[in-house]
Amino acid sequence: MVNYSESATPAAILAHGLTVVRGDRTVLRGLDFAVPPGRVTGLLGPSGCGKSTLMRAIVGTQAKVTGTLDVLGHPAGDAALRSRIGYVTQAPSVYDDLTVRQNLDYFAAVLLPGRALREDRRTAVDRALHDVDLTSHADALAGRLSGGQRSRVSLAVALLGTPELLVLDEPTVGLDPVLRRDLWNLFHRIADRGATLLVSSHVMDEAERCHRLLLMREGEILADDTPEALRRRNDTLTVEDAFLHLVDAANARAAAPLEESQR
Ligand SMILES: Nc1ncnc2c1ncn2[C@@H]1O[C@H](COP(=O)(O)OP(=O)(O)OP(=O)(O)O)[C@@H](O)[C@H]1O
Repeated sequence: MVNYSESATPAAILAHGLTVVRGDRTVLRGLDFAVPPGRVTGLLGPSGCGKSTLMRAIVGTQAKVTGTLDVLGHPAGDAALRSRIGYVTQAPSVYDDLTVRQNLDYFAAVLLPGRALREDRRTAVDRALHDVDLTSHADALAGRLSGGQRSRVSLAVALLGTPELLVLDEPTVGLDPVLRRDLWNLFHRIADRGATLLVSSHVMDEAERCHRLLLMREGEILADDTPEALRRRNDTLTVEDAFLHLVDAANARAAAPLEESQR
């Protein structure tokens, strides 16, 4: 596993023995991984494997986190990180009774308060609208938008402060293929500007669009690698097949001691 902390470029996110307990369940079990800066890293795995929990730990909103978790050089949750991270949850957080632009103006006023920053706010709002391709819907009420458009408003809100790290929880869920492709192109443009993106999905074909992947299953990281390396190492044509191969191998390892004890 690559430890970016030991290379010239420090990791944007670095975890050692990261464990999270929710209720009476250990949901993440001693994870070790590194997320490189300025790249799009996909966090992929089946529903319930712990993707959202891991993202919440990274942005500092998850309780009962143990082990080491450094984000942009600070412990996760550190106050210094607040303005440097953009986080979009699965549920779009927009005000339905405001227009798209009014939503963005509101959040821009929180981020960049004061009369002196009026022009900066206007520039940030226009840029975010353009980024998510909603300029032509700027005056539409958020409550009248489609699901995909609403989630793009949420993404625009997260882009307002030009965050260094964007954490996006299943941003393409429920979108049609054209919108999904457009969003992934946007993620790459944002990474090209130097930001780090961590994007979760349970749709394996999205894996192919990432520079790097964290494949998860049942609270563990099965692989931390590039899509090409995963396909090559598992001798498969797709990342999905590589993932299935890794799951089978993990199941076989888990069953082995059991079979041993039953002999
Ligand atoms: N409040 C809670 N108390 C106890 N267990 C919880 C709680 N919230 C979630 N879990 C459990 O934690 C595990 C991981 O949930 P999480 O939401 O992180 O998964 P996920 O991979 O993001 O799933 P999805 O893709 O469906 O959103 C699940 O098995 C879930 O049942």
